Amino acid sequence: MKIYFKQKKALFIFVSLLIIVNSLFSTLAGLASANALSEIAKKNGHQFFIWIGVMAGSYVLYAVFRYLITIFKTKLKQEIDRLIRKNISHRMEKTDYEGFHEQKVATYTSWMTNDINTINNYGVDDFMMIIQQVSEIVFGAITLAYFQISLVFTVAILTVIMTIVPNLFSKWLSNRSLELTHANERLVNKINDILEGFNVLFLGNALRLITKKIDQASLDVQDHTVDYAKAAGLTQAVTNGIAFLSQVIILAQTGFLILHNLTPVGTVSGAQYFAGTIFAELSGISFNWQEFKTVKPILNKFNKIKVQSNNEPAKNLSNCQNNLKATDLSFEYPGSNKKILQNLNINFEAGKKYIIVGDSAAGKTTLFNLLSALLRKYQGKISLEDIDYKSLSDKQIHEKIGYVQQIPYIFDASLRWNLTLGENYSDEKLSQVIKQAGLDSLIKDLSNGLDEKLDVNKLSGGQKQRISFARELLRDRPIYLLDEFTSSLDKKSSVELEKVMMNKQNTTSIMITHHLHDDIANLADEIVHI
Ligand SMILES: Nc1ncnc2c1ncn2[C@@H]1O[C@H](COP(=O)(O)OP(=O)(O)OP(=O)(O)O)[C@@H](O)[C@H]1O
Repeated sequence: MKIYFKQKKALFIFVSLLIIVNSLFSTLAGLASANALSEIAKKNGHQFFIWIGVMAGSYVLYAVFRYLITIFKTKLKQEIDRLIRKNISHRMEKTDYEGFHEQKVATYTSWMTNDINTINNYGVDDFMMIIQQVSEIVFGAITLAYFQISLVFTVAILTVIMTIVPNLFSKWLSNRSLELTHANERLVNKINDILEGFNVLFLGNALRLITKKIDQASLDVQDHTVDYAKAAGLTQAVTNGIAFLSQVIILAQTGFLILHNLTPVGTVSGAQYFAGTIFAELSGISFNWQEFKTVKPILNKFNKIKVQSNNEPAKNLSNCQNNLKATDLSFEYPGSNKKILQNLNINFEAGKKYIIVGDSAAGKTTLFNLLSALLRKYQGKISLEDIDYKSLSDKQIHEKIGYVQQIPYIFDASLRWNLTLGENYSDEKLSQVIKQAGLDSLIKDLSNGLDEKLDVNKLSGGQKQRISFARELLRDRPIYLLDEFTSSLDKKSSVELEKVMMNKQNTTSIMITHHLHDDIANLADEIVHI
């Protein structure tokens, strides 16, 4: 948490100061109450009402500061939330395909929602509570010293006991908290998975599985929440028990001092109030500190996203001829010993057109994932004009290779954004690509044309494929990998789109298809069987 507090230093210090001043007012109110009692015992009405006035004033200011604390603490929490989400997103920006896919998307969602909530509660709220508790303890101890110095010694001894005991529960509490965050991840994953499959369940008359599966996952979270509550409850009970016993000890000591005329009667009220405050806050601190420590493993979890080093790529690609070559290429997925590709040698010459055919599950998409540098751990060599992929960055390769994937993804945004991804392209270029991808009729149906937000659920499979194709075409890459990119279109439309790529000048087109039409086969330089 330290780095986040540091990054929001000014706001953090401001909130801390508000809290400290606020504790000062609450201490002043307690002191005024004890003094008022002493004055009334002496039948000194004038002084009594002065202290009552001080007490009332302190409480009013206390209320005003509480209000300010609520506002600025919320602001601090939101700023820290943003920082944590930014930190996670930056790590995602710097990871690679395999690094990103080590976690499920729902896990990332859980990190950025559930876990941030936990960090808010245990990281920020608990820490601010600790500041309040420490200042109330310090002010309380000073006031006790003002009544009778010997009380402070007793408080000091009891404080040591109270700080040592709860540490015994620390590790247990941290583990329970981490397990709970994992259960939350599982819940989000399960909810996502089952709801994404709504159509399948609906058609299969199996909608009851929604309740069943979500309830099972809820039960998992419930069990872990109860486990956490057991650990937290025991920690709290032990610290509270010690705190109450300590108050009794202080009260007994005060009674002894009054009986021996070593302190005025008002000390009873003061000692009771401040001993109560000190030990309640001490037990609060011990518990909040244990909870605060549980945040570290949660924050560490986010470092699981592997960040790639920012090394400059070893080679420059600017004058490269764009011949794409795989030499002795073998690949198996991690954790599986089944070779998907074995000693594959293939050469895609710049500007030529290739069709790739092969049985289902033969490894065609896997080959494309290797050629597009999504998968980086393989045996053999992939090269662009003899420059090994290993000396090229992902970015360099993606500038050369456009990849229209088998399953198109459409963002919940306008058609323009879905095509440009926020980059600048001329209207002329956009119109050209829209025409080539056959998107004109879709645009006619959109009242705001290109800038209308798309309703992704209402797009047909073919429309999605056209958008995904246009997005890549816009980027004008010298090499295109096209993975069954027209599979949802009718024959006439498929041939039209495929012809765009087969006739594209100065472009290498490599197309996987299960439905090879004669018109297209005739335009290909080579048909490759995988
Ligand atoms: N992420 C993965 N982890 C493990 N195995 C995978 C993964 N992706 C694919 N496979 C396996 O690799 C093999 C080849 O899959 P791939 O998608 O490359 O085949 P394909 O030729 O493109 O098939 P299709 O024509 O049906 O699309 C399959 O047996 C598949 O189960």
